[in-house]
Formats: sequence, C-alpha cells, structure tokens
Amino acid sequence: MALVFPFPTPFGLGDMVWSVHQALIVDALAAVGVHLYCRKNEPEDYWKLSAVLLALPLVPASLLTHHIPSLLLCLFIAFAVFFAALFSSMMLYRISPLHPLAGYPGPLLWRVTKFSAAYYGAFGKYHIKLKQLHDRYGPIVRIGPNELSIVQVELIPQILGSQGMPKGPLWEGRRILPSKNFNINNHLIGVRDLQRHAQLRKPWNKAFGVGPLKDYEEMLRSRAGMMGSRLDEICGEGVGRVDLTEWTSFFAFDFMGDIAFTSDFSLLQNGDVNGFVRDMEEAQSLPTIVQHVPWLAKITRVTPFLGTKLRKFGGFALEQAKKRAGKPMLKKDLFYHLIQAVDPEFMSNPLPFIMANAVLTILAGSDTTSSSMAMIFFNLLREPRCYKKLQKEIDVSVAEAGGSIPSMEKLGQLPYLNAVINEAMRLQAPVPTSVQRAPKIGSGGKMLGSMFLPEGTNVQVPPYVLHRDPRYFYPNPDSFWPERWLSQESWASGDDGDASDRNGQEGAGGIIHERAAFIPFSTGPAACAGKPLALMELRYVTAMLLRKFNFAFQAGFNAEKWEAGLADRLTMFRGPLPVEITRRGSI
Ligand code: HEM
Repeated sequence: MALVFPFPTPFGLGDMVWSVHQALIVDALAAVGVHLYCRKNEPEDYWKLSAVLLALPLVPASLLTHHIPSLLLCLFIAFAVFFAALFSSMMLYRISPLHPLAGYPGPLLWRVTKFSAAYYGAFGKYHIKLKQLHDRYGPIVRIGPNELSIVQVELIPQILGSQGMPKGPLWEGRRILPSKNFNINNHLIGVRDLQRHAQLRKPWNKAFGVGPLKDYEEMLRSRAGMMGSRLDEICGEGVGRVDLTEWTSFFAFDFMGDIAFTSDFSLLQNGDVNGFVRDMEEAQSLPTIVQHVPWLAKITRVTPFLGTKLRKFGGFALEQAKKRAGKPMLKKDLFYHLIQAVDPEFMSNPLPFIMANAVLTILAGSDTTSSSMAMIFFNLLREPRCYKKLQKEIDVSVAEAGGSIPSMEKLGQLPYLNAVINEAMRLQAPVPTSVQRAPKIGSGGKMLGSMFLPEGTNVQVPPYVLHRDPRYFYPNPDSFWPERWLSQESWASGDDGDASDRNGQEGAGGIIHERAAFIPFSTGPAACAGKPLALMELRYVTAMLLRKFNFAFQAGFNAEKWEAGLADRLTMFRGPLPVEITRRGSI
C-alpha cells in the first residue's frame, strides 16, 4: 500500500510510483549535485545550506513511501543514502586527480578532511605534526582538502609580502563570539579584504610610529620597574621561588592594559585574583580546534555555553575600553593614538573600531610577549654559557649608562641580547602556526612562482617549521645557539669568546643563516603591528631582570618535559616555569 507523503513534493513526484532503486538513485544524484554546486560556489550562508541539506532528502523519502510503510524508515533510508552519497562524492573528489591540489603530497586523511588538523589542534601539537609532515613530504604539503603548508623562502613575498594575498578564513574560524561587539570588519587581524585591511592598518602604523613609541617607553619603564620591585619583595634577603611563566604573563597583561587604555589590571600587585589570565588562556582551546573548520565556529558562536571564558574576557576588556572612552586623556595610550590617527573621511564613528582594536591589543600583545619572555629565560637557564655571556654584556652596558638600564636605542644595538631574543623566538616561535593567506575572493586564483593557487585554496606558512628548517638555519637548527645571529666576520675571527661558542664549527663556512626565513612576527603588510613595541618590551625586561637578579631552575625541574609540554594554541603555551631568584645588583 502506498502512503501519501505529508509534505508537498515538486512536480508531483511523490504521487508517481518510483521503484526503490529509482528513488535511491534520485537521492544520491541530488547529493552529488549539491556537492558539485558547492564546489563551484563556496556557500557563505551555512544556515541556508543546512536548510537545503535537510530539505532535499525529503523528496526521495516521499518516493519511498510507495514501497515502505513506515514513514520513519523512509526518512532514515533517504537521509542515510543522501549523506553517504554526499560524503563519498566529497571524499572521492578530494583524492581524485581532478582536484586542483591533487599534485601536492600529503597524508590521505589530511587530504580528505580538516578534522585531522583539528585533532592535532585539540592537543596543542599542530606545530609538531606540521614539522613531521614537512620532514616527510618536503617543502609543500597538502594539509587539508583545500589547504597547503608552504615552507619555501622564495615564495614568502608572494604569499605574505606586498605582492601577496589577503588573510585566509582562519580568523573567521577563530572568532567564536557573536559579532555584535567584535565585528570582523573592524578587527584588523581578521579582515580579509585587502583594501579594508590597508585602511584599518593606517591608524595602527601611526600608533606604533617613533613618537608614540616614546610615550609607551615611559609606561614600559614604570611597569617593568614594578615587576622588579615585586620580585625583589619576594626575594627578601634570601632566595625567592616564583613561577616565571606566571610573572611574565602578569607583566605583559598589566602592560597591555597600560598601553591599550591606561587601565591598571593590577596583576603584578594582586595576582590573577579575577582569573583573567587563566580565562584567556583557557579560552584559546576552542578556537585552536575550530579555526581549522570555520563552519564549526559558526555553530560555536550560537551555542550559549561554548566560549563562556572568551565571552567573559571579551566583556571585561570591552568594559575597560568603554571606561577609557568616557575619561579625559590621562596618558598618550594606544586608544589616544588610534583616535588621533583615524581618518574622519574613512570612519565617521571610530569608536567601534577603537573598541574592537583595544581589545585586540590585549589578545594579540599579551600572551605573545609573555610567551617569548618565558622562552628567553628557559633557554638561557638551560645554556649557562649563554646566560653568563648575556649577563656580562648587560652589566657592561649598564655601567656605561651610569648604572641604569640603557636607552631603548642602546638596547636595540646590544648584539648578544638581540641574538638571544631572536634565537629564542626562532626555536619556539611565539605564534608557531596560524599564519594563513588565501587568494583574493573573486580573483579566480593566484600564481605562486610556477604554481597556480585556485580561489578557495588556503596557504599556511608555519613559522615553527620554517625556523627549524636546516636549509635555512644550519648547523643544529633544533638547538639554542645565539651566536648564529652574530656577524659572521666576528664569529669566524673568534672575537665572540671561547671555542664552545662555535657550536662545533671550525670556520664560518658551512653556516647557513637565512634571515628571510625568520618570521616570528610574520612579514608584509599584515605582519604584526606591535612588533616595535614587543621588541622594546623583550629587550628591556630581559636586561632589567638579568641585571637585578640571578636565576636558576628550581630543584627537580625537568627541562625536556617542560619543552615537550609546549602547546600551540595560537601562541606557544607553556606550563609553570619554577625558578629561584636571588638579588644581585640594584638599578
Ligand atoms: C613577541 C611578541 C609578538 C609576536 C611574536 C607577534 C606575532 C604576530 C603574528 C605572527 C601576527 C600575525 C600576522 C599574520 O597573520 O601575518 C601578529 C599580528 C598582529 N599583532 Fe602581534 N605579535 C607580538 C606582539 C604584539 C603586540 C605587543 C601587539 C600590540 C600591542 C601586537 C599586535 C598585533 C596586531 C594588531 C596584529 C594584526 C596585524 C594585521 O593583521 O595587520 N602584537 N602578531
């Protein structure tokens, strides 16, 4: 007996008697049709797409009701066949020679789904996995159905440089909060339109120009001074025991509060009593997974209990920005400079832009810097030879500066200090992966050297992998060896100290040092806007701490275990770094 399907069906198909085979073929063909259509026209509106995917199998289900009495069973069969056909079509296409990325090597699972990347993202090991993939497959690896990872220095200008491409969809995937206060078009870091990005970037470039940096310098000295005094109190007359990961985070957050909107987060003073640092760190876990699958982020955005931590932190930062907007100018902070720099013709109401970007400052500027500081000290403590050498350089420069930490210009010229900072950022890149670009929407694609990258394809340039590539940094790309950053003439002539400085090399020959492959801040028009400030912080705080204290790992600390526990969660996350500190000199 044929049942009448309760939904109207197109062309009266439901009233015709189709065989089960015919109905299932229609079902499967509809699924393949959806796949072919979406392949050509990447769907922007996932809600509409979901509605279509749920509606289409209803038609074959209605055809089946002529043969199968249970409506539920008809629906089950129709949906199962539809989705099985849809996924098979997608998978077969992704591994077929017809796919535009078919010629690039990569593991099968990664070629068919981005969930492979999300899996490693979930454990914070995406950077390690990418390195393994490049070691196995070479400089260009297919790491997703439509994504390549490229570790080839000659291609960097065409990917990230001024002739390069706009951001990829990764930042859309990292945005797990609804857009009301975090409009992606106001958020410099996530904007995918090159023109819009260039407009938004102008105020940032001005806000980090020479003049504003002078204003931030005063805030830096005062905040770093506070860090020194607090650690001094902990030392007392004996040995202080602290977690350096925690203290560098306190410093970096407090300083970003100063910089962004003259707001005192008081972490150095009171610790993380409100859980802001913890919340922000924990909040990164979800975006680290869903950044690989941007449509998942759309679901997380409308799921109330997901992203609570980030919501709480975002709410707090926004509150600070609003408070700042209501205050007269206290200090020339970033808020002040951004307002000054906004072109009134471009933005009649700059406040949403300023708010979004003040919040971005906290997110982009705090954990990156504190991660770098922790890596600098971790590596120095593991390599006492480098520690002593740097301490000596700083002592001499402090003496030359009349007993105080030298000027920012002078710190920028200290060879070993800068070599140590670079080497720490080379080995444990503070942003290990997540530098992604994609051909401009509507452009059809982009030539990269002799390769054609079709629109809809994304490219990543993972700093962690690039920095450890022996084609660019040799010898011992996986070891901490600051001397590789010193001028090769001075190194070869032995001016830099004892023979162990040479890392087993007898002459400058055989050393490879490709600076263009060093991109901890990325490069090109969308490179880190805060780089000059970040370097100022790293130089000043490292010099101040090494001058004021002696550091040593606490007993029982396992450096290998700590390093193995590092996790890629946009920034390089690290566990507690327990150190002992004793006073050495006053400044
Ligand atoms: C050691 C510290 C830092 C590192 C390693 C770092 C690294 C990066 C990287 C890799 C990017 C992504 C660029 C891309 O996709 O190509 C970025 C973007 C950005 N960073 Fe930083 N950053 C640091 C500190 C800071 C600070 C202190 C600030 C602000 C005060 C800041 C503000 C930004 C902004 C606004 C962007 C977006 C730039 C754009 O899209 O045009 N960063 N940073």
